[in-house]
Amino acid sequence: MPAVRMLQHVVGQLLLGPACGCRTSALPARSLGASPWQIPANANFHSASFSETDRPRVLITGGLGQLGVGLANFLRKRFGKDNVILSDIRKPPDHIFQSGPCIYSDILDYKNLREIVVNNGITWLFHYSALLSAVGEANVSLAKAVNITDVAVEHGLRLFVPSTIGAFGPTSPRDPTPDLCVQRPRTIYGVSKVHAELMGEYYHYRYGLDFRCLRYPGIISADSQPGGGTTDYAVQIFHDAVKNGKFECNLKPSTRLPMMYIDDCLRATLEVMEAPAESLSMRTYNINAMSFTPEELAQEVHKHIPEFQITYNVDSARQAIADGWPVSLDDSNARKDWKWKHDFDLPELVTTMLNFHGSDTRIAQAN
Ligand SMILES: NC(=O)c1ccc[n+]([C@@H]2O[C@H](COP(=O)([O-])OP(=O)(O)OC[C@H]3O[C@@H](n4cnc5c(N)ncnc54)[C@H](O)[C@@H]3O)[C@@H](O)[C@H]2O)c1
Ligand SMILES: C[C@@H](O)[C@H](N)C(=O)O
Repeated sequence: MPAVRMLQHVVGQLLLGPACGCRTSALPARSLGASPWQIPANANFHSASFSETDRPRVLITGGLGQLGVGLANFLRKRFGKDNVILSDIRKPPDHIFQSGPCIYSDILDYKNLREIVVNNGITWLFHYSALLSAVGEANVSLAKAVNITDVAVEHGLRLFVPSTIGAFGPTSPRDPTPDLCVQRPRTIYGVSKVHAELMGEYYHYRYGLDFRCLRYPGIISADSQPGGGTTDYAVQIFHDAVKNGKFECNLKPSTRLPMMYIDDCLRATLEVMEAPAESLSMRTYNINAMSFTPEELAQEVHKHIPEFQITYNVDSARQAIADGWPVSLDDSNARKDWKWKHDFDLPELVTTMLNFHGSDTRIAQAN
């Protein structure tokens, strides 16, 4: 849709209110304090309980990647299984298909997306579809088109877009990188994320779109595979350490990057979505947990698996990307505005990941 027509359309929709008459979500009160996998079924959340009509109706796009399934499980505990729809262009494995609503949606197909929003009374959209940094560089024309957000304005949705450390570049201050600074990323992934940040903020300030965005560090998860990023080594190392006792790393030993365990990431995402609008002094926040190098991560793994060995075979494309990214993020605004606080540092991360991968036996043998 040409830009001018789109804006006319958007203004029209805003004057009319949500086109579908679907519920705009009531602002829920405060946040969760625990990690998702630690939440018992009868958990007592620190916020007002939701009546069925107050609960947001959630759509997650690009939901079958590293983070989407975990997010859906997390949100389903909070809002009910049927209120959270996972979507992707890939076919879900059976266990995911059985676990709750899961549908096909190509975010490049605007009409299809709009139909899903209208037919399901969607009120919150988590826009997760993307091509990560390394894969995006190999597929620039596709990566450019994947980030679209207009449907959120058209239907009065609360919109979450995950941004990334990749939204910064070599000319940004790197240690720590503040929320507001020069952003000249050198990957198509980063460029598309800066575009999404700016579009979301523009529509927020111009048309009142309830846009919320976090810049995630590299996310480390145990039960899902990363989708082609520069920080993937920090996930793969655990699989290989447990299976083979060794790992070949594609970044230099001294490459320090910001990282976060998935539980912290998902909790932050829900916390910022539930934060009262008046507590948000900005709409795009950095969140930070830990920073480490491959060498430091290997040393920590070594404490659990003494025979573990790491070797290095540097991938120049990934290394160039990593060298232009932040070493750590300044997340003081998130900590101040909506009380963000991470739970996992490097030792807890490594213990949790190795336990998940069933290394108990090896640890016991080593001791
Ligand atoms: N994983 C991380 O470390 C990390 C860090 C920072 C930000 N993020 C952001 O979080 C979000 C989720 O990340 P992830 O690691 O799960 O990504 P991923 O690459 O693992 O998954 C992305 C999903 O998007 C889907 N997709 C691609 N094109 C699509 C299209 N046209 N329509 C619908 N779906 C499409 C893919 O099939 C895939 O399942 C992304 O936006 C990513 O940029 C992730
Ligand atoms: C950092 C992040 O956005 C992603 N994991 C990548 O490496 O591309």
